[in-house]
Amino acid sequence: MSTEELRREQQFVSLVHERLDQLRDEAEAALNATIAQVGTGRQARVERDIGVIEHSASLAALNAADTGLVFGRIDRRDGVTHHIGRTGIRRDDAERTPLLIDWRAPVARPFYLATGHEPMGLRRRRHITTQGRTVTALHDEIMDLADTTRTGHESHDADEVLLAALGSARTGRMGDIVSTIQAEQDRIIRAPQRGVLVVEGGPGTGKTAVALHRAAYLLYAHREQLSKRAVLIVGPNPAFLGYIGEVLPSLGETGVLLSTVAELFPEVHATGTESPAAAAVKGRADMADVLAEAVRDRQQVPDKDEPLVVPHDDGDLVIDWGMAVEARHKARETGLPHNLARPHFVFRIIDDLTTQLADRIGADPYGGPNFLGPDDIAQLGKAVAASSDVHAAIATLWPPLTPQEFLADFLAEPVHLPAEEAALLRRATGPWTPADVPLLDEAAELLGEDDSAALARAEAERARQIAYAQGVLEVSYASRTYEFEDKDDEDSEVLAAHDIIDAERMAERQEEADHRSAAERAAADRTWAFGHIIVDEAQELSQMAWRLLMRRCPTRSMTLVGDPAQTGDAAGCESWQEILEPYVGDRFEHTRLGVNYRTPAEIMALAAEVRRSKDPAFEPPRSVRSTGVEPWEVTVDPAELAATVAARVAEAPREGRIAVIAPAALHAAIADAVPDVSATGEPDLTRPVVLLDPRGAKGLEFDTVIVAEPDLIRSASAQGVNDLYVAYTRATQRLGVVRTSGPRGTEAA
Ligand SMILES: Nc1ncnc2c1ncn2[C@@H]1O[C@H](COP(=O)(O)OP(=O)(O)OP(=O)(O)O)[C@@H](O)[C@H]1O
Repeated sequence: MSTEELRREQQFVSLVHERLDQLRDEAEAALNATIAQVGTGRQARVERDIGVIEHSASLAALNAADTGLVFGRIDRRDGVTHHIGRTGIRRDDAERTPLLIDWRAPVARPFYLATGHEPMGLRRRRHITTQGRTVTALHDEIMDLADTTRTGHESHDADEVLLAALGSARTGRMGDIVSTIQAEQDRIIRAPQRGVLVVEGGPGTGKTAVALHRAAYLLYAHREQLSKRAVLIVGPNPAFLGYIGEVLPSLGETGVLLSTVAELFPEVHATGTESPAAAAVKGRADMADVLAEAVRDRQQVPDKDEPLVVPHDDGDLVIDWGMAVEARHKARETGLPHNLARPHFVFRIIDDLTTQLADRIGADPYGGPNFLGPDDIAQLGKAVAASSDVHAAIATLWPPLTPQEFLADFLAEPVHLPAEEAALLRRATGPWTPADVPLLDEAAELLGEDDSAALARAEAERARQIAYAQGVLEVSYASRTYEFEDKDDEDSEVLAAHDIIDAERMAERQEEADHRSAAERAAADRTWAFGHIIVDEAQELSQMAWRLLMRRCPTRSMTLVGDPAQTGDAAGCESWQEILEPYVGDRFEHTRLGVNYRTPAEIMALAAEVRRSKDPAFEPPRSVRSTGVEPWEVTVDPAELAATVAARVAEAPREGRIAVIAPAALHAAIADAVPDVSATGEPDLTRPVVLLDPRGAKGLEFDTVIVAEPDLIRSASAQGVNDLYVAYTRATQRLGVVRTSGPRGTEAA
């Protein structure tokens, strides 16, 4: 191996790190200087806040780039050489010459796409492996067969670097793949931003990795637009979001909100659970019509023969059927949601009641015109409008409703559903469930928010702040520096708060203390429109969940990744066409990933058999590696199940992570037998051994996986085969199966 070549590369890597350190120092200094700025005008403050956000983001990006900063080099036929890294770095010269090319820049593309057949102008491609700031290995690929120069670092196996990455022990947190993105993945990562892109692929084909790198790429290529609107990444459960959560920060990206659908209704925590059958009913698209009908039910009229009588100082008022029907018709005619149409109903009824009152009070007993003039009638109207009895009566007909109130009422007595489905949903109390969240969102749309009360509250709060600020100013004025008193201090040059800022301005200043990023603001706003939405495990989402997500992305700039063969949720969709048709017709791109980077061929063969029991023609993705280690399987007495699992866990190699995947009903027994494993709460994936049920294992991976009672998993639900397929395909190295029935196990681990 040529040490000279290594030495030269080391020199370069050290140079880039020095420059990174310098840029970091500069960014830190700029940040501190911006924080210290004491401008007074509104403009100055806004500029300062923007400056702080920008400098903090660039500092975070520079800090994140430190590990594995330089990982590639391309030598072009025209003699130009580029180093590729996690971020772009320029020299400190007048031209600011590029020193390191960001992996997302167009210039870097041949590093990922060039092949011997299609060299894209390259002579050589080099992978640079580093540990900290030290170069430990170089792998060169010759792209131009006519080139006879040799460095001594030529790879015998073109996939050596990839295979090394795939074979490494797992940490419980997903890592980025910037240095080894494969050509089929690169094409998806850099696909145009517009429209809906569907990425389908079997287990381990890198769908999640690609989705996250696509987010980083889009933020790089469309920073201006996306940093304002933020990118939303939707995952199946919080443990999964924790698992992938460090990939984007490691790429220096912060403008992203990671969330499950269940977390997308601000201030609602969906901690409840329910049967898959109930969740499936709640997820069906026709729930939108059911809820719409239920909202119309809340717009009542009195019975024809039983008008509403409202006591009033000037005599009882009567809201009869005809009056209410007419008012309801007018209010509905506006096409507005329930709460926004409500004032139309209210005004109409108040008008009618005023007329009723005026007709009665001002009636000429001899049949002449009404005695009352317009002013008198206006007075009567005011009194009617101010009557709490009138409002209470109107509220029984057309109540103002919050989504929470409405849905709680609906679930207490589900209407417009067949009896057996209503029985599944009926629930008097209890916390919200994840399947309730899309229903709350639907309800919020149907109800609308009459924000006049909220605006009034905001105005009152502002008045309170102004009064408070005025108080502060008065104190500041009262405590003028008395040493100047004898010098007629009204003209003194000492400035105090009251001289430079009035109370209203001071109140504004408090409001502006909102330094939240776009992602944070998006999280708190149900009506936020994201710049791009990425959905992982997209096959799991119900049709109602899709309605929620589509509302969050009016531009339909979306990337959906998933695998219908892994669908576990009874409400999940099995066809992309079915999911997307209502929103974009057939105008979406559909691409596939066909190589499994996670699961070795030996394990994949067993997993494929599971799927074939449902679909004999099933073809799994091709595994990129085989390890020579066959999966093992043992059959034991039910009484020995937990102890056997514990023994197999104890025997498994300690490097990396181990998962026991078992039906939830067995968790308590297994947790008792396996040391350091918890059966309750959110699983901590960074622990050496984790206990999960198949759904909880979705999207995750472990060096060793032990599946307990596969037959129970398979028979647990209509999606049981898919769940077992998911469980088997979580392993990166070793798979073991412990069962209490079925084929007698043969091999020990
Ligand atoms: N180009 C690559 N270089 C290195 N590692 C890769 C590459 N592509 C994928 N991987 C690794 O393969 C594993 C599987 O990737 P990922 O989790 O993205 O697959 P997936 O398609 O989402 O799987 P599943 O559908 O089973 O959840 C991860 O460890 C990922 O880092």
